[in-house]
Amino acid sequence: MNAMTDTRGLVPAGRQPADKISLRDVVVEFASRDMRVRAVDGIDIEVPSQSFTALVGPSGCGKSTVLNMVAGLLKPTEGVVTYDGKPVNGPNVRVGYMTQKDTLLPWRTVEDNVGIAFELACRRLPKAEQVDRVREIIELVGLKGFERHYPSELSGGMRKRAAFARMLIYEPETLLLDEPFGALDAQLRLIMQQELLRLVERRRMTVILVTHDLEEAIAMADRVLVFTSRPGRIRATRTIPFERPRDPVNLRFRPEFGKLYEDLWNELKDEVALGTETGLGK
Ligand SMILES: Nc1ncnc2c1ncn2[C@@H]1O[C@H](COP(=O)(O)OP(=O)(O)OP(=O)(O)O)[C@@H](O)[C@H]1O
Repeated sequence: MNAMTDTRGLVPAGRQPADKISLRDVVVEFASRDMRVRAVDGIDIEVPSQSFTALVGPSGCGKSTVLNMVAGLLKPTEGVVTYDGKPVNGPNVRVGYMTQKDTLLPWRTVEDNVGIAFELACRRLPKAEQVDRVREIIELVGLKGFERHYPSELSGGMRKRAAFARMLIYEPETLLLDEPFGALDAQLRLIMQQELLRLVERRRMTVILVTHDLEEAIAMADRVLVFTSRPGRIRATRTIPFERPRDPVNLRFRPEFGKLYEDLWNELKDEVALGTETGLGK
C-alpha cells in the first residue's frame, strides 16, 4: 500500500481522482440480419482511477461489448462513454486491450510480436533497452525459451501469455482484460493472477476484467458487477473488502472469501439459468 491509497489500493475520499472510465445510460443495439439485437440496456458504470473492477454475467450479456466501447472500437447506440472525463470517440490509445481471441501475427516470432510496439513507434527506447524490455516481459509471462517460436508452435495458453506480454510492453495506464486466463491450466492461471496483481498494484493501473470465474473476480477485484442475461443490465454490485497489496491465492482460504462467493453465486445463478432457458447460454 502506498501513502496515497487505502487498504483497497484506492485513493482515500477527498483525494479521490475523478472517475477514469464512465458509462452513463448506455444502450447498444446491433443490426443482425433482419432483426435488431439489444446487447446492453441502460448500463451505468463508474470506474475510479486505479481501481480494479470485475464484470461477471452469463454468456452473451454484453460484457465484451462494454470493453469494446471503452477501447473506442464501438459507439453506444444511446448514452455516453467517457475516459478521463472526455467522450470516447475513436480508438482509445491509453488502454491496453486483451480480447478473448489472441491477435498475434502468425508470421512473427514471440519476441517480434511482443516488440511490435517499438516498431510502431508507440514507445521510444534505445535499441539495447528495447531488447532487454522484450526479454524481461517474456520472462514475466513465463515464456522464456520460446522467444523464437512462432504462434503456431505454441499452445493456446502460451499464445494468451504472448498476447498478454505484447499488451504489457505498451505500459498502458488502463487494462481491459477479456477472459485473459481462460485458456490456461489451473495452476498457471493462479500464477498469472499473482503476477498481474503485482504489476497492477505497482504501476497503479486501472483495470476492467471480464471473467466467467467468480473466484478470479473476487480474488482480483475491488468491486464485482454482476450482469443480467441479455440485454445486459447491472443486477448487483459488490465491494470486495480485501486489502492491497493482496495475494489472490492465499485469499481463497479465508472464510470471508467463501461468503462472498456464495453471495455472488446467488445473484449470478438465476441469470445463467435464464440465459440457458432462452437459448442464450453456452
Ligand atoms: N458485431 C455484432 N453484431 C451483432 N451482434 C453482436 C455483435 N457483437 C455482439 N453481438 C451480440 O451482442 C450480445 C452481447 O455480446 P458480447 O460479446 O458483448 O457478450 P459477452 O457477455 O461478452 O459474452 P461471452 O461471455 O460469451 O463472451 C450477444 O448476443 C452477441 O451475439
